[in-house]
Amino acid sequence: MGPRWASGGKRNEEQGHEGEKKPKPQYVSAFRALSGYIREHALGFAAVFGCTLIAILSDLLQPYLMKIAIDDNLLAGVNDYKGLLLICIVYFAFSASSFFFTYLQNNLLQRIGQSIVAAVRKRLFSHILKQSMSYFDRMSGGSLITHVSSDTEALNQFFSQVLLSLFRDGLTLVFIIVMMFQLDAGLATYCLFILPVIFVIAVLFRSYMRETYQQARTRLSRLIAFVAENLAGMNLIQVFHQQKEQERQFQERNGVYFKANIREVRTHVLFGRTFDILSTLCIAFVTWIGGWAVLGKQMEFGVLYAFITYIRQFFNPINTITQQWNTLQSATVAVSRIWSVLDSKPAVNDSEEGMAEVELNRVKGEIRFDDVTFSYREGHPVITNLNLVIKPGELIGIVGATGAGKSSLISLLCRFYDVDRGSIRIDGTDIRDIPQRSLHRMVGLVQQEPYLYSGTIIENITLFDDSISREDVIAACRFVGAESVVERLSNGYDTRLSERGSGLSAGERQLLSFARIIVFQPPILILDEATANLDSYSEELIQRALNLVSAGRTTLVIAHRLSTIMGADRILVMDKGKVVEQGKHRELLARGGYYAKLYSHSQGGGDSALYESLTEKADAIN
Ligand SMILES: Nc1ncnc2c1ncn2[C@@H]1O[C@H](COP(=O)(O)OP(=O)(O)OP(=O)(O)O)[C@@H](O)[C@H]1O
Repeated sequence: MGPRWASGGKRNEEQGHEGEKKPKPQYVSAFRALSGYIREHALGFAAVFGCTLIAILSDLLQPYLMKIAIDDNLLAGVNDYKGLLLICIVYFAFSASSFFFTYLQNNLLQRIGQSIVAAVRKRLFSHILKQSMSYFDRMSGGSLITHVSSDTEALNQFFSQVLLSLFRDGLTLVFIIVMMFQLDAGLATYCLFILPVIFVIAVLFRSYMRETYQQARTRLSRLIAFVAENLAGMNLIQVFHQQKEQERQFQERNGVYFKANIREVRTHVLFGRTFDILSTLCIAFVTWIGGWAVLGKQMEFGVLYAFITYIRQFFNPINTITQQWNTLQSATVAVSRIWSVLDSKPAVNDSEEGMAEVELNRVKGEIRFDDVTFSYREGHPVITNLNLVIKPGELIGIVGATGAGKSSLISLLCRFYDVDRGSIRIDGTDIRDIPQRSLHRMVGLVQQEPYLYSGTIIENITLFDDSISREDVIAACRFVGAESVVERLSNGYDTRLSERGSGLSAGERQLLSFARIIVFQPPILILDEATANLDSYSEELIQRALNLVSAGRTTLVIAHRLSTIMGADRILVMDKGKVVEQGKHRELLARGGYYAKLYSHSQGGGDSALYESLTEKADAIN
């Protein structure tokens, strides 16, 4: 299991993405979190290490070879052509070896990095799928998308850039220093005096580079979040003609991101060039001191040549390692964000003891709410002391003003949330004692906005259950009257729906969901009726389908149009989380209470009930 992170949930999220309060990277925890994956690929990492070592040695021995060619051959006056040729061949062999092993090392490390990232991404996605609805209330979709996409990508950068740089550049630096001391310890000691200067410059730039980097990332997150928000609310933007305003706001964010990017690039360029100047200064210094030594015959020319080559190479690894600091930091923060998600436990769980799966055909469908109280936020109950018994096969209509608690009641029955107090029982068994898998087969849900995948009609109805045949799907569609909807599509049952079935009307999507119900045959059916204004033909189709689908099963319909449930066995009228009236349509009308008001309103008799309810709400808020 991953380490515990100081804080989880939305707060951590906001800090991470909005960036004003940056989360502190916790290097030890991050490395501990990754250590399991690193251990799994220990052999691969060992191979990468080996390749790196060979590549570095192949690189660094080249100047030394030149030194031998100059001092022992060219300037020694030995005219050893064969020896010179041999040196050139070995030089070429070193270059080829460096190329080959660098290529191998890069490929291996990328492969390991990508496979770790793929494993983390898979783990993250399946973990998110297991979370309860309360988790999604807390976490925004945008931040979860960031975790699965860019945070895992940052992890990849950690392996392919940071780790590689630490390996390669760290080792290169050590070897260069060794070679310099091997060539001339005195000159090497002089050169090392430059190290403190390099260190100070690196530290100064590091904090500046970190800041510019963070700013660019934050601005990008905001830009992405803005685009995501706009895409989600595109219909509103178009209806209210907000295009120009949104374009303006986008351009504003885009401009800010552009500037942040330019600042980041400028800092990098400045840092790189500062190192170039230092390198040139150092070379000039070595040429001066070494040149004197060569002129005074205290040093061979080949040694000076090799020394200058090493000095040139000396600055590259330091430059690269310093620049990797940001990547290391963002990868560490990304790891902590990923692990804080992985650490969260679903609020709704199957109980520990092995619960027996329920045989669907033995479920009668009696539902009892016993003294149920529930709140999304502590101290703000939205359902209070609710007692209710629904008989098997009963068709129940649930009505009430907006915010009365109708959907919450249904969410509790589906166990998207657990009750705070009391219990909900199906056929006498507390739903907390029914495995969630069984419960969700027992309770079929047709939502207000039925979810359709980007897949074929067949896949959308069978939900990828191979045991359901194509004939079953066709029969189900025919039964609920969805056949004509499918026939109108270009490829019939094999038509691929676009994202969320956006090419279909709300009524058509509901009809397809009814077909799903027929195919899966849940003993309990919940229908959250579409609020979108359906034309009278679609309304008739849905009504007919509902009558067919509800036959023989306990059915709860959240009705936004009272016409849908006028024929219900019982209508529950909800207000402020309580059932305030119940009975048949005629009985409730005769009572002249809240339902009668709602009905009168729905018949065009004024908005009084709704108005009163909203006014009370407004009073409460004020
Ligand atoms: N996920 C949530 N987190 C916090 N509060 C919520 C959440 N969902 C609903 N609420 C609140 O709970 C109360 C009941 O909401 P609910 O959705 O159950 O009402 P409803 O009767 O279904 O309304 P509508 O007809 O508008 O769908 C409302 O005050 C609502 O603001």
